[in-house]
Amino acid sequence: MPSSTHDPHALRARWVAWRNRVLASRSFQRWASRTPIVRRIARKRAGDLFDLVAGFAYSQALLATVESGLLDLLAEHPQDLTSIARETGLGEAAASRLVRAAAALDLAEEVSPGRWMLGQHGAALRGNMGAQAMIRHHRLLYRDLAEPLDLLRADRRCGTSLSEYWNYPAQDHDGAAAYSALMAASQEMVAGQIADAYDFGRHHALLDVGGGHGAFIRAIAASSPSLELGIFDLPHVAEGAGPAIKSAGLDRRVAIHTGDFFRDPLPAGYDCISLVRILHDHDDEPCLRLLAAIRRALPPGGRLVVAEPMSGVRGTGPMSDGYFGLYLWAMGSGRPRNPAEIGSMATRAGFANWKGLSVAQPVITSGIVCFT
Ligand SMILES: C[S@@+](CC[C@H](N)C(=O)[O-])C[C@H]1O[C@@H](n2cnc3c(N)ncnc32)[C@H](O)[C@@H]1O
Repeated sequence: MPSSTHDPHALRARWVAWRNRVLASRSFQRWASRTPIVRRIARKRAGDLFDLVAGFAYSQALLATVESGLLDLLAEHPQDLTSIARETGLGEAAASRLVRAAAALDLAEEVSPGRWMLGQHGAALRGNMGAQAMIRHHRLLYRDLAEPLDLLRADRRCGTSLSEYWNYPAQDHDGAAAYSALMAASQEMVAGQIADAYDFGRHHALLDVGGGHGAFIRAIAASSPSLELGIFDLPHVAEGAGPAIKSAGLDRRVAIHTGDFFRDPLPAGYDCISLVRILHDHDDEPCLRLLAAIRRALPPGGRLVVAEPMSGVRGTGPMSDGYFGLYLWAMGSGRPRNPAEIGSMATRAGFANWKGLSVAQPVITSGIVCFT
């Protein structure tokens, strides 16, 4: 069908179709790989494409690097293959294969022939326990994504490894402790980004809804010393928050409330509520109910801060739709939303308006604030 001259997108679509025909042609690819000025671009794009092709193997090499103890072993002193094999429990040939794969991914570096230390990615990863916890946790996602089209075709209510893991209301004490520990391991990065982007000190009291074991509240307590604090979570989760709050010396400052945020009213008395990595777990209808419950709990002038990875934000790269999109699909509910989608759900739920927060590392979290 000829494209309409009134369609403002028709010109772009024609250009994309032409460009893609050129890029797919073997003769263009051969020409580009030999021609001096475009050769570098062609090489970079070919490398990027092959990284996509091989990415699942890179992720498994990463898991083996973390699980084998290589990150600690290579941290301080160069190690030869004999010691790497001994410490990781691998044969020398396998140890060599692993450390070379790690070096190819910048996790390790051969500092002199046959002697290895951490590479730059390896050093950064060693200091990031949250990322290491996620790498281990990805076993479940890897299992669920083994046949990605089967997963996409299946009814989302069918059980998966991830839906079982994140079955919040049905988890027992140990299951809730496991997912709360995983969340807490990565919370420091999230809380740091949000505390830099939003001044909680302007408020009198902050309630973190779905606050788990209180890692976000503990981080905000340090940066806003006069703020009163509260956590709201399911009973079998919130009971695990007490010891961490106590050992941080915050038991007089942090109130722990228990309940189901889809059924029970939220406590009053807080002029700020935070939702950290909550909405993206849920489909639109339950999110609207939760947002309406939060709006009811806030006094005039109160605010809601939403923090989670969001799509369509500059700087998130493929993480949001390429990673969280599939992760949340495998989990059986929720989706990554862009700030405007969350803001518009908040206004439908009764908030007056919203604005985006400027977060330095949006790949970890983005943020919006909603006004009553
Ligand atoms: C993905 S975790 C996020 C935890 C924490 N906000 C963070 O970012 O680390 C979701 C949290 O929401 C809580 N949650 C899930 N469903 C809930 C419900 N119906 N009522 C209350 N809390 C709930 C879970 O127990 C869990 O602590």
